[in-house]
Amino acid sequence: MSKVRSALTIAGTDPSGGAGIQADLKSFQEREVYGMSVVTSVVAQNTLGVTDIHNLPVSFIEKQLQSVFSDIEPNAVKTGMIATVDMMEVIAEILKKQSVHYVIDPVMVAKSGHNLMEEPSRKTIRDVLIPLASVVTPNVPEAEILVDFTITNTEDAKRAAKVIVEELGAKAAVVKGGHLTGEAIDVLYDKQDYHFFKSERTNTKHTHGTGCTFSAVITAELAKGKSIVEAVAIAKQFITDAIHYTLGIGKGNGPTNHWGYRLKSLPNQGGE
Ligand SMILES: Nc1ncnc2c1ncn2[C@@H]1O[C@H](COP(=O)(O)OP(=O)(O)OP(=O)(O)O)[C@@H](O)[C@H]1O
Ligand SMILES: Cc1ncc(CO)c(N)n1
Repeated sequence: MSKVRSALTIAGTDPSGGAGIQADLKSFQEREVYGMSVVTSVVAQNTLGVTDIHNLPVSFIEKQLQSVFSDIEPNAVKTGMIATVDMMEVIAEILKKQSVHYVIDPVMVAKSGHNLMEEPSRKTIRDVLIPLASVVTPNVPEAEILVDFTITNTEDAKRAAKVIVEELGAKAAVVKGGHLTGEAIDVLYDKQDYHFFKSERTNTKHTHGTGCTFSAVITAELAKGKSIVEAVAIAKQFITDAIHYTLGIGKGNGPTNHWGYRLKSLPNQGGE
């Protein structure tokens, strides 16, 4: 048996490389996990925004999933953009039969404001997918939709993480603080305790795909056998460095630097 650890992402694409499947595979590679991907939607987007979305037929998503699971069983799976209820139901049926870690990044709206999840899917992700999850990683607007109250500070984020675990049925939830002000504080609740992951907030517009990268690193670390708390701590350090060592590319909200953590001892590589 091979000792190689593998992770699968089930998500939409970003041809400009900063978010979605592309960001996930880069993150898996940096964390030395063999990366695999099932495409749900092909998205025409870049650092300026989304221009169009092409949803793949559900039967074709199912075929891709069968291709992976019948050959290389991943050690951990993450889902990102899943646009429709039908897609979610097919993915849930397949993941129910697996006993691997499952990380949900409940992608709803891109940073540019474009809807990546159809409205009725919000109920399905809550009722059908979240109960299967090891970790759910909503940003503040996504957590607000999942728990149905407003989040303006870390106390609210704590309450939301607890609801996602105790009422919606995930094993753990991290509510990310990217959309709040002050230090960037992410709150993890894992049924037993709260854990807080803090970093300075970098003053930058280049945060395209931060959520995808963060959840992909959690998935990679779970695939390697790390605990949820350890995996989130590594992901927080990884994304902090990826934001700090900005690449400064793209005409809009640029991507993060997936090899930023390797540059820790070097000066900022960034553009503007
Ligand atoms: N300006 C910043 N400085 C430092 N850390 C940040 C900053 N913005 C976001 N983060 C961190 O990045 C991670 C992702 O959080 P964020 O809330 O931005 O995700 P997101 O909105 O889902 O991202 P996206 O939709 O672009 O994929 C979290 O760990 C958060 O604390
Ligand atoms: C495909 C995809 N997934 C997630 C996001 C959120 O960053 C995005 N912009 N595109």
